[in-house]
Amino acid sequence: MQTFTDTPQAPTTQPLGVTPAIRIDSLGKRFGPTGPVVLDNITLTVAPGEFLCLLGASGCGKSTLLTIIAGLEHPTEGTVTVTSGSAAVMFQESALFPWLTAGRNVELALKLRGVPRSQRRAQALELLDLVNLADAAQKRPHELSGGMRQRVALARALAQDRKVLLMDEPFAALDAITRDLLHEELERVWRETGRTIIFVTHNVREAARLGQRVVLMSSRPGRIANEWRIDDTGTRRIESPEVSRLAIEITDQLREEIRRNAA
Ligand SMILES: Nc1ncnc2c1ncn2[C@@H]1O[C@H](COP(=O)(O)OP(=O)(O)OP(=O)(O)O)[C@@H](O)[C@H]1O
Repeated sequence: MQTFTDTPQAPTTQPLGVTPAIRIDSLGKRFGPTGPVVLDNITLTVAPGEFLCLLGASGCGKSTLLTIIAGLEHPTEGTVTVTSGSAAVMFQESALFPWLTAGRNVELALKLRGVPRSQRRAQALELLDLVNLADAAQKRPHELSGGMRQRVALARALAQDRKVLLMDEPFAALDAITRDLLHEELERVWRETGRTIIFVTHNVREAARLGQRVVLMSSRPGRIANEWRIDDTGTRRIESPEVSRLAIEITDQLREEIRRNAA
């Protein structure tokens, strides 16, 4: 049985003595000197091994925040620290090299990390096995389904061997059943590898299904509006009463945010 804790406007605190995996302090972002403020005063800490879902309406700044954490954009104000150095990123599109097999796509990430050639093949197979795709190592991306391509993309992200994995709507283009399966895969991989994950989505149920914590952002400017912690980290099905209950609560608040923004 899960319990949900709604902590409105809560400062995101860390247990004493634990160094956060990610620390974001008073972060602000605008594009260009005269552009509107996209992100305003975002303060957030993420614990090592935490699975955090970042949720908000389209255009609220979720991807911008993720790209700043990834170091691909700079904040206008405030700071971001990824304690372990840098993070691996996975996007909605798998962005695999079409002329390489699934195995070679993963091997390339290992090569870029400096893994010796003699170890790459075996490590790539291990990673593909982790995402239940060892049988598809010889297939090229066009021979794989969308869900399989995202599994390869996940294996490739894991090949970077970073402690932090940033995921930007990785399953948004998949049908509901495939997405459900990928949720199970991702949860298993997360439990087995202990990665810290920030998972961006505008799908409330997906966030309620996956996250140990769900952080809701407001729009224009993007701020942290609320967060929910899910105490028990046991597996929960997307159609379970617990997920539904939490999703309804979050949706109500998301609607309020959207209405306020439209007013
Ligand atoms: N490179 C850029 N230059 C100028 N404006 C940008 C840039 N990137 C994003 N924006 C603007 O910042 C705002 C937030 O965009 P962002 O893509 O971060 O939102 P989002 O919450 O991820 O949206 P979605 O859920 O639709 O992907 C939008 O108004 C967008 O137009």
